[in-house]
Formats: sequence, C-alpha cells, structure tokens
Amino acid sequence: MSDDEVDHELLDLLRARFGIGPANPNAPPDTKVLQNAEFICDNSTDVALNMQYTKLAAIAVGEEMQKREYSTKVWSEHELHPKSKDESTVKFIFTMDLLNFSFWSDRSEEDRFSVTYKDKKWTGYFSLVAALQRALDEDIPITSPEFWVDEEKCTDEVLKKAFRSDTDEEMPMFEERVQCLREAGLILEEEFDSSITTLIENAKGSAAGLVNLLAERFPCFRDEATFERKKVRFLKRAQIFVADLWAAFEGEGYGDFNDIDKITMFADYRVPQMLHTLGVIAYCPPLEARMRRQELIEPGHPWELQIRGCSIWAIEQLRREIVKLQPDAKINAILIDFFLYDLAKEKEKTGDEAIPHHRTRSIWY
Ligand SMILES: Nc1nc2c(c(CN[C@H]3C=C[C@H](O)[C@@H]3O)cn2[C@@H]2O[C@H](COP(=O)(O)O)[C@@H](O)[C@H]2O)c(=O)[nH]1
Repeated sequence: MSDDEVDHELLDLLRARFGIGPANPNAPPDTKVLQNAEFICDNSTDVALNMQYTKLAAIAVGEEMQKREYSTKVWSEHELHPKSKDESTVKFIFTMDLLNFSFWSDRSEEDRFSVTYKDKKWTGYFSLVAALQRALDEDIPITSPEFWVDEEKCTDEVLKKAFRSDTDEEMPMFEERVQCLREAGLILEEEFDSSITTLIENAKGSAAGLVNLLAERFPCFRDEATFERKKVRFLKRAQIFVADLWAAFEGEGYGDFNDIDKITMFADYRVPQMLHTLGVIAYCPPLEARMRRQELIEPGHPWELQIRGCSIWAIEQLRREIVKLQPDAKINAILIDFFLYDLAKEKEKTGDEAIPHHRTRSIWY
C-alpha cells in the first residue's frame, strides 16, 4: 500500500488506542486519561453506563447549570477559597490539591474529624481548606514548599497543630499527608527553585502538559493502575490542581491554559455517588451491596477501577449530550464535575443520599 493510500487518521487512532507506533514529537500533550476511561468502560462487567438516563440527566443538569449561570466564578465565591489572583493563591491551591484526598470517616457526624474556622464547623474536603486558612492565620507558613522541607521549623508537632481536629479523630491518613508535603517540598526545591509558579511556567500554557509534568516528577501525583493488564491513568489530583487554578484565576494569568478542555472529570468518591443517584451509572448487585454495607474496596480492585473509569467516561457522555442541547454553552467536564460535587454536598446536607459513596482508602482521591 503506498503512503498516500494509508488512512493516517485511522492509523493514528489505532496507534493511540493500543499505545503503539512512533510517538509524534510535535503532537500536542495528551494525558490519556479519557482514552483509558473509555477502555475501562468498554471492558467493565460490574459498572454500566446508562445512555438513556445520561440524556435525561443532560436536560436536568444542563438546565440547572444554565439557571445558576454556573461558571469559574463559583470557585472564588466559596467563603473558604482564596480570592486574591496572585502567587499566594497558587501556593494555596497546590498545597490543597497535594492533600485533597480521603476525608471520609466511619465515625458519626459529631465524632468525625472536623475543623472549626471562624465559628463554623467544616468536614470533608472543606475541613482541609479550613485547616489551611487557620494555619495561615496562626502564622504557620503551611503553603510554602521551603517550610515543608525545614525539619527544624516544620516539625510533626507543628503539622499536628496545623491539622488539629475539633474531635479526637485525627485527620485521615495524616502520616501519608506529611509524606506528600515532604516529598513534594524536596522535588520542588531540587527541580523548580521551590517555586510552584516556576513549575506552572514549565508547562508553557498547556493544561495536559502540566498534568503530565506533575505525574512524571511527583510520585504522589502519579494516580495510575492496571486494568485488564493495561496501565490506566486517572491523575485525579494533578487534574483538579489544574482545574482549581483555571477556576480560581478565571482562565487568566496562572489559570490561562490553551487546552483546558482536555481536563476530565476528577475520579473521586463523591461525583460517582451523584452519577449513580442520577441513574447515569449502575452497579452490579454484589458491588452495590458492598457499598450499601459501607465495606472497604481495596485500591486497585477491579470494582474501584470500574467506578473511577466509568465515571470519567460518563461525564464525557453527559458533556456531549449537554452540548447537543446547548451548543453555545461554555461548559466542559470541569464545570460539570464541580457542579455535581456541589450538588452532592447540597444533597448530603438534606440527608437524602440515595446510596453511600464507595469506600477506598488511598492518597489518590
Ligand atoms: N470530583 C470532584 N471531587 C472533589 C471536588 C472537591 C471540591 N472541589 C471544589 C472546587 C470546586 C467545587 O465547586 C468545590 O467547591 C473535592 N473533591 C473530592 O471529593 C472528596 C471529598 O468529598 P467530601 O468528603 O464529601 O468533602 C475527596 O475525594 C476530594 O478530593 C470536586 O469539585 N470534584
């Protein structure tokens, strides 16, 4: 077959799908997360995507996001999120997303890890944000990489104080969180002059490039697994770091990326719960029973990987259906994800959680 008879587009697709052939040095950066999610979903036997409910959800979610004029502005409107469009917010977001994992607890609402900040009690993700704000108010430089590697100033006692709880339950995975800070501090010192803005500048305005850089240089961001003998990438905290920057800076300055729509949904434990409530994903009976009994699912278990992969792929299908209904909507996977997380938290407050979220203890989400 002569070269001009080759269907190069199809050949590139096949090469990408099976991860073979010469890497095109000029190809724009790609994280492979969405491609891996499609592979997981196509090969899932215990988690299914329901396109009928996805189309219905696209109507409901699309309408609600339009009604709320849901945009990047929502991010800074949260009382705990930093407002200044400067390097201090970059450092805050990096620290936050370095530690943005595994807040769930088996304790009651009263006994679980919580942080009171400015007379309000916070749990879950917001307990982390509150603890960071409180530490800064108490002159603990918790968002500075130089501090994380300073063994005289940044002792375990100072960190215990920074992340202290209102209750007798310590912050989940506290030791692992300290490890993440120390490791990231050393890598930033060795390779990026202890500057997170230098790290961002290395990605040259590419969101996918910054995600890949984080996964490549920082083991604690390398959120990958093996599914059906194939390496799959979720890169949840690397991706949500880029997304939080983009939202906090409203697509300008340190949040200005030329390929932000390459960022996928963040495979955590909250948004899959919302997708199940919407009927977009469904679980096989043994898996659903395991979740309803609130029993652990080990990291890397096929069930865990199917929940994470199908959720990423489901949000992509939901996005495509919303765009069909609202062709001019400024909507991407990030905003849909942020919206569904916020919706899940609203539902949690009213106590009508249709199904508990899955319980996997790991540093990845
Ligand atoms: N997929 C996804 N996962 C998210 C978030 C957020 C918070 N994002 C803020 C930024 C914009 C939004 O408007 C939010 O204000 C936290 N998480 C994850 O959830 C879990 C914590 O749950 P809970 O224990 O109930 O707080 C944990 O894995 C955490 O990593 C999100 O947006 N998307």
